[in-house]
Amino acid sequence: MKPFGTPYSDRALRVLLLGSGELGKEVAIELQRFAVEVIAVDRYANAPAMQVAHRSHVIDMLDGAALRQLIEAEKPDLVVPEIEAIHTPTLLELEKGGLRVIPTARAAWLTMDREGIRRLAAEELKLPTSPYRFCETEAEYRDAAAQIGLPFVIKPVMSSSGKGQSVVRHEDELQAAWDYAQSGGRAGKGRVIVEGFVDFDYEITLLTVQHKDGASFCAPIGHRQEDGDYRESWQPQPMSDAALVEAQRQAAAITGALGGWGVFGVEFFVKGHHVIFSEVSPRPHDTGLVTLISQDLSEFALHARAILGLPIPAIRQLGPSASCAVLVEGDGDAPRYLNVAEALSQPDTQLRIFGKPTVKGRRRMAVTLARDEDIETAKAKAIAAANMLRVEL
Ligand SMILES: Nc1ncnc2c1ncn2[C@@H]1O[C@H](COP(=O)(O)OP(=O)(O)OP(=O)(O)O)[C@@H](O)[C@H]1O
Ligand SMILES: NCC(=O)N[C@@H]1O[C@H](COP(=O)([O-])[O-])[C@@H](O)[C@H]1O
Ligand SMILES: [Mg+2]
Repeated sequence: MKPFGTPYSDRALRVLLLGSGELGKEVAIELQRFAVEVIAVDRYANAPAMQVAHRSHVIDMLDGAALRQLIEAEKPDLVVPEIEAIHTPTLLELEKGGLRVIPTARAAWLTMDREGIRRLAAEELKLPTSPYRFCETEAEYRDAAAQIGLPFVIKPVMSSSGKGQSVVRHEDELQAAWDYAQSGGRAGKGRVIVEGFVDFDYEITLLTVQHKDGASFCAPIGHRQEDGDYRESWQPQPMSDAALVEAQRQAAAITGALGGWGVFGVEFFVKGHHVIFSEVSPRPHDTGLVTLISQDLSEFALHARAILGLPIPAIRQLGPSASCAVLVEGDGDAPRYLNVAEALSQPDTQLRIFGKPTVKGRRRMAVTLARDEDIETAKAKAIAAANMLRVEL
């Protein structure tokens, strides 16, 4: 890789971020610390990472021609996908011509669509997963529902943060779940996955860093999800040695198969000692926001180090920690944040306000972070801080 350089010059080391949300904002900050020139891209103006980048562009990242034109104009040294909704076939083509995509264009392409990653994990690598079927039409869906049986989970193949996702527990919920999956996906109507409902004791994200010297694991992160979106996460999640070793084995297998360097968020369901693979993000994970307070190097700092080819000799976990998502509901622009001082009145408590310009429906706008002597206390503190915050639309 080119040496580190100076932004705004011919010698800049240049990173193009595809997606500029809260996760990208923290990655951009970490890259800025190495004087990397950061170019932030998203579908809307003034996205969080754009606010801390050297410059930004607003394009439809699902438009292959627009994406190619931008990459050819900016000539970045690295392209760093931050969301799934990108025209990944264009990244595959550009990578053949020498472009470096993090972790690899194939990883971005496979994880853009639930089908790609599920087939790789379950059918090629033989990792244990929930039973699943992919369907295109309502008739296929009804057939899959009968095969898999109740309860099951339906998700658009292209969606994240639980959009378009439902748990179907009764026959009379079948239709509404199909309709929601057809309207809630990222790329409109189309294919869905029907997954058997996994009755788990707890679920984790195992942040796995692939870097120049091999793979490193963060302590497991536990989380609670509602409507397919994360509400609280904590680290470390207590688990048996056997389950942790098995999760690490599966995480090494899937991230190794995807290839390249960077942080991966590998999601598992755990029941007793059984570890069931759920999905993987080839980038920092929302539940990993907790590492902003729980580790010396957050998942964002680790991503920056790994993609820049820097060493990661150790990752220090700093003690029981938690994060709580601040979701705002309503319709409005330029929100104001009140009671920030009150939210931060407890020791070892932090807040990140993302600066998203609008809310329409429900949107994650901030996160609270807390550390304490045990997980329950840390979680309670993070939740209390989030509840203290008032967001005025
Ligand atoms: N088969 C399943 N059985 C039980 N619970 C499930 C299943 N699939 C998903 N869930 C629940 O829904 C949550 C979100 O699912 P999943 O991670 O697949 O969605 P997502 O939209 O990709 O979310 P994100 O992009 O935030 O990771 C899971 O963390 C879990 O709590
Ligand atoms: N689960 C994936 C996830 O958390 N992604 C994060 O949310 C942003 C989109 O937020 P928005 O929908 O509010 O624009 C993404 O850009 C990323 O930072
Ligand atoms: Mg997930």
